[in-house]
Amino acid sequence: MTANDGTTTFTTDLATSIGRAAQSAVYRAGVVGRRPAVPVAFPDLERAARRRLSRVAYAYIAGSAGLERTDAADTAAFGRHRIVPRVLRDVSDRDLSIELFGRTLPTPLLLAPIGVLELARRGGDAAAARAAAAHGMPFTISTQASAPMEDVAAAMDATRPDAPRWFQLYWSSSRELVASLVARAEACGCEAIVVTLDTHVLGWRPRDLALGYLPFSRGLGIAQYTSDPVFRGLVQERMSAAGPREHTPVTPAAVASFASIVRHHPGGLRESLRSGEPLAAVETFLDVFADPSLGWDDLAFLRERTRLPIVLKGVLHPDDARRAVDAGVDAVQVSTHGGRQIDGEVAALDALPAVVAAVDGRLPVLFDSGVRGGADVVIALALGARAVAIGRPYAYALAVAGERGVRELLRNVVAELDITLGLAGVRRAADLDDTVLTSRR
Ligand SMILES: Cc1cc2nc3c(=O)[nH]c(=O)nc-3n(C[C@H](O)[C@H](O)[C@H](O)COP(=O)(O)O)c2cc1C
Repeated sequence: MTANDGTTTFTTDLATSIGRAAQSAVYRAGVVGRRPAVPVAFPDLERAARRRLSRVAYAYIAGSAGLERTDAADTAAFGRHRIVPRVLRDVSDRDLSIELFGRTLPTPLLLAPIGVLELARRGGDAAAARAAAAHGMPFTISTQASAPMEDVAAAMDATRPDAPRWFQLYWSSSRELVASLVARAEACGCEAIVVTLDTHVLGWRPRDLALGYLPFSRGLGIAQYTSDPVFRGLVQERMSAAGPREHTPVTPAAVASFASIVRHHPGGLRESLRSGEPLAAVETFLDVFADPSLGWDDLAFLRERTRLPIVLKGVLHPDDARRAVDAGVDAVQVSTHGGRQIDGEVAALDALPAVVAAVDGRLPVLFDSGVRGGADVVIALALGARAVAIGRPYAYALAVAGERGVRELLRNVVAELDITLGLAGVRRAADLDDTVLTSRR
């Protein structure tokens, strides 16, 4: 299938030839002088995005915790596994599809939840979601998205009615809010709830700290909250209980922040200014964002409220993976959150084999952190991941070329995956195992 702008997208039946189709589309366009919309190699993509992004936006997206050793380790870990190809194995008819939660997906790729995508581009959530939908890849809507989940879901439906979407949950300190977000996710067609466990407090992120910049405190990335009836009730309660406001110095930066908060708040400008609600919403969000007291027993609360598959994101220890099986969840996602939470953490890929061994086939293991191209996907699948989530690369593609950029980026990852799989002598992505790798510590 060729989209209006010439980007090849695909469905299950066409996935077999995506690698060659993508190559010929690019080379054919090159003959008449057209270059790809987004740089193909990740370092070039990151550089191009940096040129497009504001200083604070680039810091927020590219930044990680501390000295950023985990981020570096996440990507370096792939270099310790090498593919050893097999020859003469008839790989003409390739199959990239996988089974997950009772659905056949055309490829083993997911889009990781990324908050505040408006930093990459205005309307970024819907644009990235539409790109995922065009490829039939599950898009994970973040709790910190810049648009209400219903709007993102509608954008996907307009692209492809049954486009798979998941909802990522930050477990708020308000149980009622958790229940409300999950009910809304079900109502707008989400097919899984991804509970992120590694972020009950934000990691120590020097790039953002140096700029004194947290998007949420400027009213960005809190649209799931301000569109939620339970959250709005909490804001009203806060406003009626409020004593005299703390004095904030009136500096140009304070005025700009206030304007940003008001602009991002739903409803009319005049009413927002009169009510003082936008500021109260930001303060309420900062209060209820997460619950550091959460324990294994709390998962029952979620299980009682949804029939959707529950994915625990941020599981790195094999004992936690075993607990997840006992807790009756449906998948774990091995992830360092892109190194944004703990500096000096184990690389996600290094943690993957032990988690896979611990669950011992009882749950699918999903993976993200450090995936930069199709060969990385092959390595993660070979180490036992059922599916692999793309993170920063799609945020950068969004910054460089919007929806088209994300569509092209995803196509490139799949094309490289398909070609690498074939050249390795493996016909089905689902058949990959560690016999295709030679690994060194
Ligand atoms: C800018 C940014 C925002 C993110 N926001 C969220 C989020 O809202 N929820 C979440 O579970 N993970 C979030 N993540 C983590 C991603 O889901 C994923 O784990 C990470 O991007 C993987 O690392 P990589 O992008 O370096 O491959 C975010 C990551 C980035 C870079």
